[in-house]
Amino acid sequence: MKNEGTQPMETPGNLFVVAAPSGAGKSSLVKALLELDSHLQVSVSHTTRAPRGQEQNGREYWFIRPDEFQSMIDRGDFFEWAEVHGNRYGTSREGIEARLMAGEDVVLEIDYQGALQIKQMFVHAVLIFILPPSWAELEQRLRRRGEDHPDVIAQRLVNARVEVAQAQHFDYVIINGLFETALFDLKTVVHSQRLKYVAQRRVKSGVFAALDLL
Ligand SMILES: Nc1nc2c(ncn2[C@@H]2O[C@H](COP(=O)(O)OP(=O)(O)O)[C@@H](O)[C@H]2O)c(=O)[nH]1
Ligand SMILES: Nc1ncnc2c1ncn2[C@@H]1O[C@H](COP(=O)(O)OP(=O)(O)O)[C@@H](O)[C@H]1O
Repeated sequence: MKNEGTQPMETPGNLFVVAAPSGAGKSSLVKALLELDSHLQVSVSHTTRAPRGQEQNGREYWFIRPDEFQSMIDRGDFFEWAEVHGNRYGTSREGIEARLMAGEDVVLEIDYQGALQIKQMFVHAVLIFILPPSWAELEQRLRRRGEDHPDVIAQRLVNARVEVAQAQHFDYVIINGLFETALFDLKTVVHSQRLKYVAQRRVKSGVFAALDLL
Protein backbone atom coordinates (compact mmCIF):
# COMPACT_ATOMS: atom_id res chain seq x y z
CA MET A 1 0.00 0.00 0.00
CA LYS A 2 2.98 2.27 0.36
CA ASN A 3 4.74 3.88 -2.55
CA GLU A 4 6.72 6.71 -1.03
CA GLY A 5 9.27 8.26 -3.29
CA THR A 6 7.73 7.02 -6.52
CA GLN A 7 7.22 9.69 -9.15
CA PRO A 8 4.64 9.35 -11.96
CA MET A 9 6.32 7.59 -14.86
CA GLU A 10 5.94 7.73 -18.60
CA THR A 11 7.28 4.62 -20.29
CA PRO A 12 7.67 3.47 -23.91
CA GLY A 13 5.73 0.27 -23.15
CA ASN A 14 1.99 0.24 -22.46
CA LEU A 15 0.70 -0.85 -19.09
CA PHE A 16 -2.70 -2.53 -18.84
CA VAL A 17 -4.35 -3.21 -15.50
CA VAL A 18 -7.20 -5.71 -15.29
CA ALA A 19 -9.34 -5.92 -12.14
CA ALA A 20 -12.56 -7.75 -11.34
CA PRO A 21 -14.48 -9.31 -8.50
CA SER A 22 -13.37 -12.87 -7.85
CA GLY A 23 -14.97 -15.28 -10.33
CA ALA A 24 -15.81 -12.70 -13.00
CA GLY A 25 -13.35 -14.37 -15.38
CA LYS A 26 -10.36 -12.04 -15.26
CA SER A 27 -7.68 -14.75 -15.19
CA SER A 28 -9.35 -16.72 -18.00
CA LEU A 29 -9.60 -13.60 -20.16
CA VAL A 30 -6.02 -12.48 -19.53
CA LYS A 31 -4.72 -15.99 -20.22
CA ALA A 32 -6.60 -16.12 -23.54
CA LEU A 33 -5.36 -12.64 -24.43
CA LEU A 34 -1.75 -13.62 -23.75
CA GLU A 35 -2.08 -16.65 -26.01
CA LEU A 36 -3.20 -14.37 -28.86
CA ASP A 37 -0.81 -11.51 -28.25
CA SER A 38 2.90 -12.24 -28.19
CA HIS A 39 3.77 -8.59 -27.47
CA LEU A 40 2.07 -8.69 -24.11
CA GLN A 41 3.57 -10.05 -20.91
CA VAL A 42 1.91 -10.64 -17.58
CA SER A 43 3.49 -9.67 -14.31
CA VAL A 44 3.48 -12.50 -11.75
CA SER A 45 2.47 -11.14 -8.35
CA HIS A 46 3.62 -12.24 -4.92
CA THR A 47 1.00 -13.47 -2.46
CA THR A 48 0.63 -14.91 1.03
CA ARG A 49 -2.39 -16.96 -0.13
CA ALA A 50 -1.98 -20.74 -0.29
CA PRO A 51 -1.75 -22.21 -3.82
CA ARG A 52 -4.91 -23.72 -5.33
CA GLY A 53 -4.94 -27.21 -6.88
CA GLN A 54 -3.16 -26.69 -10.19
CA GLU A 55 -1.31 -23.47 -9.37
CA GLN A 56 2.47 -23.44 -9.64
CA ASN A 57 4.94 -21.23 -7.86
CA GLY A 58 6.22 -18.62 -10.32
CA ARG A 59 3.41 -19.22 -12.83
CA GLU A 60 0.16 -17.94 -11.28
CA TYR A 61 1.92 -16.33 -8.31
CA TRP A 62 5.08 -16.33 -6.27
CA PHE A 63 3.72 -17.94 -3.10
CA ILE A 64 5.57 -16.59 -0.08
CA ARG A 65 5.19 -16.56 3.70
CA PRO A 66 3.75 -13.50 5.49
CA ASP A 67 7.17 -12.66 7.00
CA GLU A 68 8.79 -12.79 3.54
CA PHE A 69 6.06 -10.53 2.21
CA GLN A 70 6.67 -8.10 5.08
CA SER A 71 10.41 -8.07 4.31
CA MET A 72 9.66 -7.21 0.70
CA ILE A 73 7.45 -4.32 1.85
CA ASP A 74 10.20 -3.11 4.20
CA ARG A 75 12.78 -3.22 1.41
CA GLY A 76 10.47 -1.24 -0.91
CA ASP A 77 10.33 -4.11 -3.40
CA PHE A 78 6.69 -3.50 -4.38
CA PHE A 79 5.20 -0.99 -6.79
CA GLU A 80 1.98 -1.58 -4.97
CA TRP A 81 0.50 -4.09 -2.58
CA ALA A 82 -2.86 -4.61 -0.92
CA GLU A 83 -4.73 -6.87 1.43
CA VAL A 84 -7.48 -8.68 -0.48
CA HIS A 85 -9.89 -11.30 0.94
CA GLY A 86 -7.65 -11.68 4.01
CA ASN A 87 -4.34 -12.23 2.16
CA ARG A 88 -1.63 -9.92 0.90
CA TYR A 89 -0.83 -9.50 -2.79
CA GLY A 90 1.82 -7.30 -4.39
CA THR A 91 3.37 -6.29 -7.71
CA SER A 92 7.14 -6.31 -7.45
CA ARG A 93 9.23 -3.66 -9.16
CA GLU A 94 11.59 -6.26 -10.54
CA GLY A 95 11.00 -6.92 -14.18
CA ILE A 96 8.10 -4.60 -14.89
CA GLU A 97 10.00 -1.35 -14.85
CA ALA A 98 12.72 -2.75 -17.11
CA ARG A 99 10.19 -4.27 -19.51
CA LEU A 100 8.16 -1.08 -19.80
CA MET A 101 11.30 1.00 -20.32
CA ALA A 102 12.35 -1.46 -23.04
CA GLY A 103 9.05 -0.73 -24.83
CA GLU A 104 7.29 -3.97 -23.97
CA ASP A 105 3.61 -4.06 -23.03
CA VAL A 106 2.74 -5.44 -19.61
CA VAL A 107 -0.56 -6.54 -18.10
CA LEU A 108 -1.24 -6.60 -14.36
CA GLU A 109 -4.05 -8.71 -12.93
CA ILE A 110 -4.63 -7.00 -9.62
CA ASP A 111 -7.42 -5.72 -7.39
CA TYR A 112 -8.96 -2.23 -7.54
CA GLN A 113 -6.82 -0.86 -4.68
CA GLY A 114 -3.66 -1.81 -6.54
CA ALA A 115 -5.06 -0.54 -9.83
CA LEU A 116 -5.72 2.90 -8.38
CA GLN A 117 -2.21 3.04 -6.91
CA ILE A 118 -0.71 2.07 -10.26
CA LYS A 119 -2.64 4.83 -12.03
CA GLN A 120 -0.95 7.37 -9.79
CA MET A 121 2.49 6.05 -10.68
CA PHE A 122 1.94 5.37 -14.36
CA VAL A 123 -0.25 8.13 -15.71
CA HIS A 124 -0.80 6.30 -18.99
CA ALA A 125 -1.80 2.98 -17.43
CA VAL A 126 -5.05 1.72 -18.92
CA LEU A 127 -7.45 0.50 -16.23
CA ILE A 128 -9.93 -2.19 -17.29
CA PHE A 129 -12.64 -3.56 -15.02
CA ILE A 130 -14.30 -6.90 -15.79
CA LEU A 131 -17.91 -7.37 -14.65
CA PRO A 132 -19.91 -10.60 -14.52
CA PRO A 133 -23.29 -10.46 -16.30
CA SER A 134 -25.16 -10.87 -12.97
CA TRP A 135 -24.61 -11.59 -9.28
CA ALA A 136 -26.17 -15.03 -9.71
CA GLU A 137 -23.73 -15.89 -12.51
CA LEU A 138 -20.79 -14.65 -10.42
CA GLU A 139 -21.77 -17.02 -7.62
CA GLN A 140 -22.24 -19.87 -10.10
CA ARG A 141 -18.78 -19.32 -11.57
CA LEU A 142 -17.12 -19.31 -8.16
CA ARG A 143 -18.91 -22.54 -7.25
CA ARG A 144 -18.26 -24.20 -10.62
CA ARG A 145 -14.58 -23.32 -10.43
CA GLY A 146 -14.57 -25.49 -7.32
CA GLU A 147 -11.30 -24.13 -5.94
CA ASP A 148 -12.41 -22.27 -2.85
CA HIS A 149 -14.06 -23.33 0.41
CA PRO A 150 -17.74 -22.22 0.69
CA ASP A 151 -16.75 -19.74 3.43
CA VAL A 152 -14.12 -18.23 1.15
CA ILE A 153 -16.67 -17.97 -1.68
CA ALA A 154 -19.15 -16.28 0.67
CA GLN A 155 -16.51 -13.72 1.70
CA ARG A 156 -15.57 -13.05 -1.94
CA LEU A 157 -19.22 -12.46 -2.84
CA VAL A 158 -19.58 -9.94 -0.02
CA ASN A 159 -16.37 -8.19 -1.11
CA ALA A 160 -17.57 -8.22 -4.72
CA ARG A 161 -20.20 -5.57 -3.88
CA VAL A 162 -17.49 -3.19 -2.68
CA GLU A 163 -15.23 -3.98 -5.64
CA VAL A 164 -17.89 -3.49 -8.32
CA ALA A 165 -18.64 -0.03 -6.90
CA GLN A 166 -15.07 0.93 -7.89
CA ALA A 167 -15.63 0.25 -11.60
CA GLN A 168 -16.50 3.94 -12.05
CA HIS A 169 -12.82 4.85 -11.57
CA PHE A 170 -11.68 2.64 -14.45
CA ASP A 171 -11.08 3.64 -18.07
CA TYR A 172 -13.02 0.68 -19.48
CA VAL A 173 -15.65 -1.69 -18.16
CA ILE A 174 -16.13 -5.00 -19.96
CA ILE A 175 -19.00 -7.36 -19.19
CA ASN A 176 -17.89 -10.97 -19.37
CA GLY A 177 -21.14 -12.62 -20.39
CA LEU A 178 -20.18 -14.47 -23.56
CA PHE A 179 -16.48 -15.21 -23.21
CA GLU A 180 -15.55 -14.61 -26.87
CA THR A 181 -17.29 -11.23 -26.88
CA ALA A 182 -15.48 -10.10 -23.74
CA LEU A 183 -12.17 -11.31 -25.17
CA PHE A 184 -12.81 -9.35 -28.35
CA ASP A 185 -13.53 -6.23 -26.26
CA LEU A 186 -10.31 -6.71 -24.32
CA LYS A 187 -8.29 -7.13 -27.52
CA THR A 188 -9.89 -3.97 -28.89
CA VAL A 189 -8.86 -1.94 -25.84
CA VAL A 190 -5.27 -3.16 -26.12
CA HIS A 191 -5.18 -2.48 -29.85
CA SER A 192 -6.69 1.01 -29.47
CA GLN A 193 -4.15 1.95 -26.83
CA ARG A 194 -1.29 0.88 -29.09
CA LEU A 195 -2.68 2.92 -31.98
CA LYS A 196 -3.14 5.93 -29.74
CA TYR A 197 0.39 5.64 -28.44
CA VAL A 198 1.93 5.31 -31.90
CA ALA A 199 -0.07 8.30 -33.17
CA GLN A 200 0.97 10.45 -30.21
CA ARG A 201 4.62 9.57 -30.69
CA ARG A 202 4.43 10.46 -34.38
CA VAL A 203 2.81 13.80 -33.65
CA LYS A 204 5.48 14.53 -31.02
CA SER A 205 8.32 13.54 -33.30
CA GLY A 206 7.00 15.80 -36.04
CA VAL A 207 6.45 13.04 -38.60
CA PHE A 208 3.05 14.37 -39.59
CA ALA A 209 4.38 17.92 -39.80
CA ALA A 210 7.14 16.72 -42.09
CA LEU A 211 4.47 15.23 -44.33
CA ASP A 212 2.80 18.63 -44.38
CA LEU A 213 -0.32 17.11 -42.84
CA LEU A 214 -0.50 19.02 -39.53
N1 LIG B 1 -3.28 -5.20 -5.31
C1 LIG B 1 -2.99 -6.39 -5.82
N2 LIG B 1 -3.97 -7.29 -6.00
C2 LIG B 1 -3.64 -8.49 -6.54
C3 LIG B 1 -2.32 -8.80 -6.94
N3 LIG B 1 -2.31 -10.06 -7.44
C4 LIG B 1 -3.58 -10.50 -7.40
N4 LIG B 1 -4.39 -9.57 -6.84
C5 LIG B 1 -5.84 -9.61 -6.64
O1 LIG B 1 -6.17 -10.33 -5.49
C6 LIG B 1 -7.49 -10.85 -5.63
C7 LIG B 1 -7.54 -12.30 -5.23
O2 LIG B 1 -6.79 -13.06 -6.16
P1 LIG B 1 -6.89 -14.65 -6.14
O3 LIG B 1 -6.81 -15.12 -4.73
O4 LIG B 1 -5.92 -15.19 -7.11
O5 LIG B 1 -8.38 -14.94 -6.60
P2 LIG B 1 -9.20 -14.49 -7.90
O6 LIG B 1 -10.04 -13.33 -7.47
O7 LIG B 1 -10.01 -15.68 -8.20
O8 LIG B 1 -8.26 -14.12 -8.98
C8 LIG B 1 -7.89 -10.59 -7.07
O9 LIG B 1 -8.70 -9.43 -7.11
C9 LIG B 1 -6.58 -10.35 -7.75
O10 LIG B 1 -6.70 -9.52 -8.88
C10 LIG B 1 -1.30 -7.81 -6.74
O11 LIG B 1 -0.13 -7.99 -7.04
N5 LIG B 1 -1.70 -6.65 -6.17
N1 LIG C 1 -17.64 -15.89 -20.01
C1 LIG C 1 -17.66 -16.94 -19.18
N2 LIG C 1 -18.73 -17.75 -19.18
C2 LIG C 1 -18.77 -18.83 -18.35
N3 LIG C 1 -17.81 -19.18 -17.48
C3 LIG C 1 -16.71 -18.39 -17.43
C4 LIG C 1 -16.59 -17.24 -18.29
N4 LIG C 1 -15.40 -16.64 -18.02
C5 LIG C 1 -14.80 -17.39 -17.06
N5 LIG C 1 -15.59 -18.43 -16.71
C6 LIG C 1 -15.33 -19.46 -15.68
O1 LIG C 1 -15.60 -18.85 -14.43
C7 LIG C 1 -14.68 -19.31 -13.42
C8 LIG C 1 -13.96 -18.09 -12.83
O2 LIG C 1 -13.06 -17.59 -13.83
P1 LIG C 1 -11.63 -17.02 -13.44
O3 LIG C 1 -10.97 -16.65 -14.72
O4 LIG C 1 -10.93 -17.96 -12.54
O5 LIG C 1 -12.09 -15.70 -12.64
P2 LIG C 1 -11.25 -14.63 -11.81
O6 LIG C 1 -9.84 -14.68 -12.25
O7 LIG C 1 -11.90 -13.31 -12.15
O8 LIG C 1 -11.45 -14.98 -10.37
C9 LIG C 1 -13.76 -20.30 -14.11
O9 LIG C 1 -14.22 -21.60 -13.84
C10 LIG C 1 -13.89 -19.94 -15.59
O10 LIG C 1 -13.66 -21.07 -16.40
